[in-house]
Amino acid sequence: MERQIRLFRDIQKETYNDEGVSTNTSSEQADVEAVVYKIFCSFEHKAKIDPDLPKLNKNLHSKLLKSWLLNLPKNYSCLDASRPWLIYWILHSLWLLNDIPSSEILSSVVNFLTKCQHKEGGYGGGPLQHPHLGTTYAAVNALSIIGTDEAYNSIDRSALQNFLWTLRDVDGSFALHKGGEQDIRGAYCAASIAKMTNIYTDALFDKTAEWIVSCQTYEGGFAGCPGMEAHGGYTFCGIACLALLNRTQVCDIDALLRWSVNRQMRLEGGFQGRTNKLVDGCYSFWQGAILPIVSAILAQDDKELIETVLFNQDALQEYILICCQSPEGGLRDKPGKPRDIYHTCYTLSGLSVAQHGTGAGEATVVGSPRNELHRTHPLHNIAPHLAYNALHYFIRHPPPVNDEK
Ligand SMILES: CC(C)=CCC/C(C)=C/CC/C(C)=C/COP(=O)(O)OP(=O)(O)O
Ligand SMILES: [Zn+2]
Repeated sequence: MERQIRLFRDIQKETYNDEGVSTNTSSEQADVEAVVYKIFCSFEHKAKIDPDLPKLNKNLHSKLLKSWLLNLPKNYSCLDASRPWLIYWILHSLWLLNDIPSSEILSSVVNFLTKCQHKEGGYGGGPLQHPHLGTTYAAVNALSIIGTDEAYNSIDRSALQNFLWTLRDVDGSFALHKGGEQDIRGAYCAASIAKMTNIYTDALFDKTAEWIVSCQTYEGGFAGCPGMEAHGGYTFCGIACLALLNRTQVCDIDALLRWSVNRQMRLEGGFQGRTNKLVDGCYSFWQGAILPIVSAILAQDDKELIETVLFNQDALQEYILICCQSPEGGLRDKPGKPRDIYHTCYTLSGLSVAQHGTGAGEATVVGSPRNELHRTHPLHNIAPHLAYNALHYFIRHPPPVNDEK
């Protein structure tokens, strides 16, 4: 806790702008620091009594996630167009916690996702909804986590490939749905889906890497589309998509590294999404996963870097374990915010990245050794072997040839 206490003092002086005037941004930052600092101090006392702390409340989180899979609280009705996302977030979180539901439940999930599949390819947010790249990415990831023949065979890959073609523009960008917005999430979701289901072709992603690099901003991160602000969510999509396309050399990797390492907060230990914004547990994955990808890219020139973790793994784990766990189960953005399924998934995914680093060395687990989570693939965000199993199944079972493309 030395680190936080020392840095808190430095940061207090910096909550004013260049003229020494407090701004909304600086005072919101100071408020979060004060809350986090207080939590860290009271934690320090508890940790003196119980050396097993900080503890990841695995059983509590698992129990809640399994209940969410069967019955969602009423306030989730606004996510009726995101049901494959909810399924993916729950199944991936459970996998990280080593607590996969029974095969009967998983089979009924496959059944439900099949109802969300559109006859023209891709998955909607629920039965009879229009297909969307986000929900299609979530459905493909969920089915790959389930990993049974039934799950793999439920995907109509010829129609899926047609669906991706309908969303592609001549400049290599992808719209998220027919007539919808074109942004970097579209390119990432399309590449992740196409690679995992083995429907990738060079023609489908012609110019996509060039379009993505046009989203890299003067700060070094990537924006949702050209000319906009760099953000962790979009930066993950940008660099993960370039890595999936094997085209990382087109971007400025040093600028990306500088931008992303500077998004880890000095007092809180978690990541912010963009410059001058607040820490949020979900960026533990969106920002945290960028750094092992960057290590792997840099290791192409310098092999030793494959084991080099480019962020403070302990500080991120402390933020997640001490500040993001809701006492009733589930995880959250920051203290004072309610838990939710999205933040449960991405804080746990970030915790896994922080524990396993580049995946090449030993795990570094803060607190009890029982806090260790399963590994996640930094490009697809499902377990590495589940991504591998899906891809190899689809290599062994190619879709019927699509003569039109
Ligand atoms: C694969 C896929 C679909 C990825 C999604 C990536 C992702 C999380 C994008 C974030 C988009 C965004 C601009 C959030 C800003 O929210 P805000 O202004 O509320 O938050 P902030 O203050 O932390 O920036
Ligand atoms: Zn968040």
